[in-house]
Amino acid sequence: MGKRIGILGGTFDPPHIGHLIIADEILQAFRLEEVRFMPNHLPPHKKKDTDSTDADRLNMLRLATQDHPFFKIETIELERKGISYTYDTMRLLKAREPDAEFFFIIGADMAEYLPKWHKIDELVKLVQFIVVNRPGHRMETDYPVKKVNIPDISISSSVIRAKIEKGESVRYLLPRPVWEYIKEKGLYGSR
Ligand SMILES: Nc1ncnc2c1ncn2[C@@H]1O[C@H](COP(=O)(O)OP(=O)(O)OP(=O)(O)O)[C@@H](O)[C@H]1O
Ligand SMILES: O=C(O)c1ccc[n+]([C@@H]2O[C@H](COP(=O)([O-])O)[C@@H](O)[C@H]2O)c1
Repeated sequence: MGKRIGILGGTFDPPHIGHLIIADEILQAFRLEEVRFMPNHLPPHKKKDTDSTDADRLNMLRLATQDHPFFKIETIELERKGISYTYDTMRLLKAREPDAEFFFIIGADMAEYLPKWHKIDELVKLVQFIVVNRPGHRMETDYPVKKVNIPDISISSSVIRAKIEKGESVRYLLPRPVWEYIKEKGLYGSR
């Protein structure tokens, strides 16, 4: 039997404790051997309008995941450049690791959007999608996904950026080393 690998794709601008909770819940629920956090280069569906670089997002992800033995980082989309279509990525990962079983983890906001994903009909044959609940979104989709209920997390990267910009506390929304990094680099208007 091949390795059971979870992939949590995202923009991670910045990574927050919601991402860590999701990965940990799914790691256990599906008895995965690892969860790879996979930062995209150019997200297919949203414009990047923040001051962080690819290197910043990768550094923050390293800091966020460093103390969990089964959390890894997949840099394939950063290396490939261009628009990070998940179908293209998963084709490449499957070719590299033909025996592995891939579980692609998404929040309910992304499940609503699945019909618009690039080559979604082929992608659902390559990976098992796992959808987790997210406040304000429905988990309903016609695609063959596994739905998992986790504790509701009302945290998003965009709300964190807005709070930082306004000078409000984000102390418990991010791992401490990520917050230290943001302050040191002056990201998201933190200076
Ligand atoms: N609080 C949350 N609850 C459930 N899923 C989440 C949550 N935060 C992020 N996710 C999921 O994690 C993945 C990566 O998310 P992403 O890096 O875009 O963070 P985000 O908080 O959604 O960012 P933004 O607010 O900028 O859209 C996506 O599949 C997203 O649906
Ligand atoms: O391939 C697509 O068409 C596609 C459309 C929307 C989102 N995705 C991927 O879904 C993951 C979550 O996206 P996001 O924006 O919530 O970070 C991330 O890996 C994106 O690249 C992929």
